[in-house]
Amino acid sequence: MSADGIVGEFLALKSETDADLLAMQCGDFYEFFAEDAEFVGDELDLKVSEKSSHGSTYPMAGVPVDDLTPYLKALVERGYRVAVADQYETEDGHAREITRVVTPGTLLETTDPAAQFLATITRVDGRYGLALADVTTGEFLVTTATAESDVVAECHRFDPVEVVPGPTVDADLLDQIREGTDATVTDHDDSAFAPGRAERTLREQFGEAALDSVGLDDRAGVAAAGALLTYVEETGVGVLDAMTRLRAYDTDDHLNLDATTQRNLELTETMHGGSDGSLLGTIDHTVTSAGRRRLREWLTRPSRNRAVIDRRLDSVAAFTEAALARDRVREILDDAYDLERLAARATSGSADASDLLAVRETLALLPALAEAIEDSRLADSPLADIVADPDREAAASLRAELDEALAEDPPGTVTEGGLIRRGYDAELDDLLDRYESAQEWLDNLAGREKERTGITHLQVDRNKTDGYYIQVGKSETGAVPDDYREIKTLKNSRRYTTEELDDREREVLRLEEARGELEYDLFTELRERVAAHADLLQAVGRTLATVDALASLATHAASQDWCRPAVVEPGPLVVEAGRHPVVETTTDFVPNDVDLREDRGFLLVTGPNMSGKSTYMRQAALIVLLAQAGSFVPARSATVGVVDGIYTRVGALDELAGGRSTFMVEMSELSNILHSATEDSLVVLDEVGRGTATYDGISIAWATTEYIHNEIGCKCLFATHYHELTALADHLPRVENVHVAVAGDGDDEDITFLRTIEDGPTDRSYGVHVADLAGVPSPVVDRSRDVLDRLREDRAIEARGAESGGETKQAVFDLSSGGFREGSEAEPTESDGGELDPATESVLDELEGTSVAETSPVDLMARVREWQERLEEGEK
Ligand SMILES: Nc1ncnc2c1ncn2[C@@H]1O[C@H](COP(=O)(O)OP(=O)(O)OP(=O)(O)O)[C@@H](O)[C@H]1O
Repeated sequence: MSADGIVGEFLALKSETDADLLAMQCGDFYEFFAEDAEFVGDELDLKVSEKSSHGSTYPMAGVPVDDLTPYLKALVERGYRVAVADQYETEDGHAREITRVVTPGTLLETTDPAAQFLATITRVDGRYGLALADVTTGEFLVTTATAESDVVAECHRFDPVEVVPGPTVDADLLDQIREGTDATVTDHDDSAFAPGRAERTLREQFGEAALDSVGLDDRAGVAAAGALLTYVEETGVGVLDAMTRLRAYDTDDHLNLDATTQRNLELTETMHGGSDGSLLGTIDHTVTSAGRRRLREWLTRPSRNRAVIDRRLDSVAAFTEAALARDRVREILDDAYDLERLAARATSGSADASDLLAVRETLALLPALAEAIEDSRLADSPLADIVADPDREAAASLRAELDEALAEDPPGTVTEGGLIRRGYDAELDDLLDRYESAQEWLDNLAGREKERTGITHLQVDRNKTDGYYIQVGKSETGAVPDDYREIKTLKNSRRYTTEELDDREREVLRLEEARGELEYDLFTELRERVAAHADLLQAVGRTLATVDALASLATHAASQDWCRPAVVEPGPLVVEAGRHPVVETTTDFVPNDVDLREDRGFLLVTGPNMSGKSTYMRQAALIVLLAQAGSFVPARSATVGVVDGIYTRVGALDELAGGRSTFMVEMSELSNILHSATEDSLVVLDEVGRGTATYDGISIAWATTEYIHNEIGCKCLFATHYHELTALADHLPRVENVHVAVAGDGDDEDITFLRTIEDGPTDRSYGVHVADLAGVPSPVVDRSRDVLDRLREDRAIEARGAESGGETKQAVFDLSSGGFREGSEAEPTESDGGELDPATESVLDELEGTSVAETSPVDLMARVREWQERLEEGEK
């Protein structure tokens, strides 16, 4: 079915774009037609009506022109790309064309203060190029990598809202990126990724010198960055001028944190979603949204560079020691607006007068901030350099210009005048003078006319239909002079005009129009001048954000009594009286030491359920992460050797995403860690192997320990319920046992969680005790104890450890005696009656695999009964 008329035009425009939806301006409305109308009707709860067009009817849904933004935002934030066709006047009527495509990565109107990254990825000569830009602030980064996993990790770290892949990027990589982000994937013109074209685009944007100085000789990086610029340009968002600098970075600059680890450590969100209770939510005391973005960036991308870390720590230290100056600084920053975002709005032409006022007010804070820092105890800290970074003179002169130009209380629209101060432009002043004298004449007209005519009920007013008029009460209309011409009769009065009044009215209207136009022009010029200073605004914005983030770190450190870590490279992790940064704020926390050094780099953490193993390990990881972010840490003292990555596998998270079983997820995360971790990493494993049958689980945990110890050689914390593993400490030189202490033996007495970490393995698991605590009926608990005792007979496991000579030594661990037998045959021991019969073995497997907490007492009893029967059968 072909459509003519307005719907035909809509469909024709729609076929020009690959956007998901089209909003087409029709006079005072933006309309969606046909399928798009039905779609937005459902998504946005818009009323869908019928539009007849050339004999057919079509669904239609519309929003008023001034209300488009929130609807666009809602659609784009749900991941759709929306083309906008604007209507413009032509000689013979009007025409429409698509002026921009709003996509998740180019949505300037976002109200979410978090960074909003658009990413392009490509592959050239076997290397990946990744470019990332936040159009709302003009931030633009580019990096290259050889390994696919690095690209995925970077994408997860920046969490882009939109990813534009080049033609050489395969679907598998995109699937991996999608798994850790909510990014919309957009196809774009392949030719934009061609290295030659991309290089030209980059040169045009940043100039020859800038390009050389970032050293982008890697064609993959050039291709990704150039394609990103082309894409931003083609969407028509108009922010290219806000992209004032290209920062090339190396993935090695930052600590590796995969998406799983970011989630496990609850850096910005808790496992249940929401930022309350996350690390960021807990330690954030920033007073500006740009400061919060900066803090978030530091926590999700901690540094690996000691100089960078020490510089931040020096600033935080200075702030903790100068509470008064810190308060003063935070008070000043409290009035700051988001300059980086304002710069992008100025560049795209969407900034209004209040935005420019916000620029002016924020620029005005810079001298006050500099003074608060330079005239206090902060003067000798790196803060003085940070505040000296932006060009203060340029900032002052831009501010002075805005001061001179902008009216104090400008209206919300930019077309009606009232934006510009007197004294800024002679022509405008002249217009205003004439306008005011005309206005004065009008203001005094009523008085003059009363005097001239003797009429008492006479007033001069103005409305839309009648323009200016003189209104006279009915009783006195007889007294109106001859030069009054009647224009309207009302119930109690009549309205008149005079020739002179008409002249004056025309003059006022002409002046008003001229003023609106002139002010709009002046305002646009001013906005363009502000846009031309985008790099200055960004520099000031960065300074304010950085100072805010540093002051926030100091505020938290001071209030929670955190200490400055000694950051060493490379080195041990030694923490005295450490705490978990989040848990300590809600609980009476028992501090613990962490000691991971050369000869004890691998700690096996045992202890009853609920005793605090996970908390202990996360606290160690978070202390390292905070230190490398440049923060003080929750401890009495801490020495933190810089690590290149933190990798975690935490058992508690039941993730059934993607239809994979919990165990499959667990194993693929383990696989990822074992592939990625290096000697300089920190690995945290919580109950690896738990998701499968006991023997499989022990075997995997055992082999993992050996591999990490012998092959990777990194720092590792491994919590396990498999007591069998604790014997490995005797055999693998760097493995040490620690346990969370409890009081009471758990068999007959109640146990008390002491929450302290002590050297050595725990002697039992207390799982049965927890079952007891959870209210499992006593016959089941008692019988479990009996069964557990019988479980102490078992097979042997062979331990492998690399001796210093490189020769592999083998030993055999005998679970029934709890010790090793040295030897090379690694035969299972025959002690205590030899191997278990299959019936016993299967009962044991099931018993270990039974979750007491998740099985009802009735089922538990039934299972125990069945096990007893099978054991009796087996004995026959
Ligand atoms: N040092 C501590 N001081 C005070 N409370 C703590 C401490 N460590 C942990 N806790 C609290 O103890 C509870 C259990 O901690 P956690 O989850 O770390 O135990 P777990 O040994 O890993 O348990 P499971 O083996 O069942 O997974 C948590 O509610 C935590 O807040």
